[in-house]
Amino acid sequence: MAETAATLGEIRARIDELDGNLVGLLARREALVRQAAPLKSDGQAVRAPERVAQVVARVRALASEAGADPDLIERIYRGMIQAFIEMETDEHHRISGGSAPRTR
Ligand SMILES: C=C(O[C@@H]1C=C(C(=O)O)C=C[C@H]1O)C(=O)O
Repeated sequence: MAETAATLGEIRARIDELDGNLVGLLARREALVRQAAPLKSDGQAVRAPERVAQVVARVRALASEAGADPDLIERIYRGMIQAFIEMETDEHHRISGGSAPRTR
């Protein structure tokens, strides 16, 4: 879906509008990832690299359908998932006996 706008102000206003939607969606994603933490046995299960590969492959295909750059979308997703993994790891430690949070 191509977006066109005449001025930088207009472009930024549309970006702000999209960010409003994106943050709402990210909040829902965060809540779901948080719920996954207690269902995992250990750090490897939290990171679940096979699931990450599946998510990345799917969003690359969705990006192509949407006319976006799949490489760009993959980079965005890998960064986002890394942040979610760090949050989920902290959550997992908190739930499973109060051991210290992972160090970055
Ligand atoms: C939410 C999960 O945990 C982690 C976070 C993921 C994500 O943000 O999509 C995917 C896999 C895991 O690295 C999961 O295992 O599904």
